Amino acid sequence: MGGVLLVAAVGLALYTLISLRMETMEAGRKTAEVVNLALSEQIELTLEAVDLALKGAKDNLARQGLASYRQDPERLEDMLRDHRIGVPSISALYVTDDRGDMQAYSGFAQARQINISDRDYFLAQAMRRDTGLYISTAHIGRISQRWQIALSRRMESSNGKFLGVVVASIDINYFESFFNAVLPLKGSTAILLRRDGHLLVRAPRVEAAFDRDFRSSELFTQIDQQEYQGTYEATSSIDHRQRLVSFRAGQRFPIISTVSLDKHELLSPWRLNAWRIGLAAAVSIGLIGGLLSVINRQLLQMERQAAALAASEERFHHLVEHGADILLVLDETGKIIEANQQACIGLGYTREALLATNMDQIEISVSSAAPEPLAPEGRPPAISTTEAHYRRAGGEEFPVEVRTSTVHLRGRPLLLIQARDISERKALQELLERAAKYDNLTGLPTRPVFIDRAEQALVVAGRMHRMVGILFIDLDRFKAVNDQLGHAAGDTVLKEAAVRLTDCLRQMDTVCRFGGDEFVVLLPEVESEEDVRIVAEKILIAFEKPFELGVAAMSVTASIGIALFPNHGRDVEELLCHADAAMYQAKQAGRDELRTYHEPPDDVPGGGAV
Ligand SMILES: Nc1nc2c(ncn2[C@@H]2O[C@H](COP(=O)(O)OP(=O)(O)OP(=O)(O)O)[C@@H](O)[C@H]2O)c(=O)[nH]1
Repeated sequence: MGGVLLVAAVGLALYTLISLRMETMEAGRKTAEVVNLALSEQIELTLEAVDLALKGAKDNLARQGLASYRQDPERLEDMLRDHRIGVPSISALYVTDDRGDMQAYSGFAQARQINISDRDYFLAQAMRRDTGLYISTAHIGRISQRWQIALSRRMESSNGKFLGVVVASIDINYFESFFNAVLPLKGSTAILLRRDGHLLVRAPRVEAAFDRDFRSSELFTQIDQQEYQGTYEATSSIDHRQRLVSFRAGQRFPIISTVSLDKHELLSPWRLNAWRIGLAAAVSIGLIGGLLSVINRQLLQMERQAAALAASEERFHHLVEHGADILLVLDETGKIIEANQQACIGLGYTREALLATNMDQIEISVSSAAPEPLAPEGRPPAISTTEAHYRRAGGEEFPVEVRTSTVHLRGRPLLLIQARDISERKALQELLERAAKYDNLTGLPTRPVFIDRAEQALVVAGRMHRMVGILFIDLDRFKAVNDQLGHAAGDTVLKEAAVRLTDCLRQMDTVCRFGGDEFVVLLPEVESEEDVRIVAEKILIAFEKPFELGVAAMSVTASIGIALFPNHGRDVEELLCHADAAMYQAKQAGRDELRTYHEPPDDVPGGGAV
């Protein structure tokens, strides 16, 4: 694409340059031809005028006879002057006898001493009767000492005897002045040749070229081919410059005229235009090149961005597809429109089946706040985290932690759900909660459970005007079991103690292990202190039986302190404290005893027991 544009720009510039050059050369050719036409016409008119003057003088001499003028040369000169008048091109008109001696010279008497028998124009007329008008080669006049050409006609007697010549000289300056006036361009030349190839006039003048023979030049090759007129390009043999030459053969005289335009000068405006066009083309090509380079860079950048995007999409797809979480995309109606591999595995569906399923078939409960409705476009996605239960294709339920956010895809609001199976986390959580609530060794509830249940029991009892009994139980000399039979035997005693305590209680009662060998019993809804004491006594009896500890059996009794709501305290902590104090009294009484807390008299610090 870029290459084509560049080639087109270069091609257009070259085509324009070539066309302009051809047009310039054609215009030059026409100019040279028109100028040459005017030039040759003027030359022939000049030669005709000169020939008329020659003929007039010759006729006069034929009528009067040259001999009649011999007596009076001045009259002859006057006659010649008369014929010269009105022909400005003639610089001199003169007559010779048959030996070439000057008989009369228009306007210059001293010229009578001169002999011209050696001149070509004299010899041509003397030698041949049929010469007619003869145009001489260029020569320097013996009187004028200037370059000139001579036109001559023969005089003869009635029987054909040569009597002399009548001659008209034309100063070459005369031709040069009007040649120079019509030359259209600097460096142009105009030439007048004789038909036999001798140079007569050249503007601008090059004297060395006068009388040179041009028969072997390109001009004569062209004349031989085109005969009368034409145009060609050649290098000048005189100044070696390239020229466009228009030539024209005379119609009434044996002459050839040429007008030659200097190609360098002719093409000068074209060269200027060529520079401008070349510069414009270079700028255009530069701009196109620059533009293409910018486009190319942008294309490369886009390619790189597309590759980076594709790589990022691939990574994202991999993460989504092979992530550990279930990913679902829902439309406004809750229909699943996209799902990852983990969603299919975790929910037990094929992808096709999942994409034909609505979310309410999957989600069976939401344990915390439901996600907001789809957020409108332009607002940041509202992300909410909830816990819920999902149902697998086989009907099995499992807990999940769900992160929900809204996304907009081409203006359409969609719900993105990321769900994580938290079955294991839940199981562990339950385990920990249970560990906190239940004693690991005996399986009895722990202190927090006791506090919780006792508070509830106090509330109910307060409302019903009933009593609640609390027994604080501590095994007697339990340390001795550990010391004598080992820690495992101690554990066995503790477990067996838990069983015996439980067996002494109602369904609604609670026995807890507070730690070590301490147990606390909650007796809600009791009618009287007596009911509580009965339970306590029942416990003491239950501990009378020795504990079977493998190789040995060992008797471990218990000491019990009793506190009653509302008599011995209004809250759980106070009641526990008082039950503990009563149990301490039982220990003090020798162990294997029970004591009920009683308010100490005002002057006695601490609590007492009965
Ligand atoms: N085997 C076993 N021993 C425990 C456990 N927790 C506490 N103990 C022991 O139980 C004993 C409790 O002793 P104390 O209540 O201080 O004293 P005691 O020997 O019972 O004497 P009195 O309470 O004064 O009758 C300590 O030696 C503890 O190391 C347990 O889980 N298993």
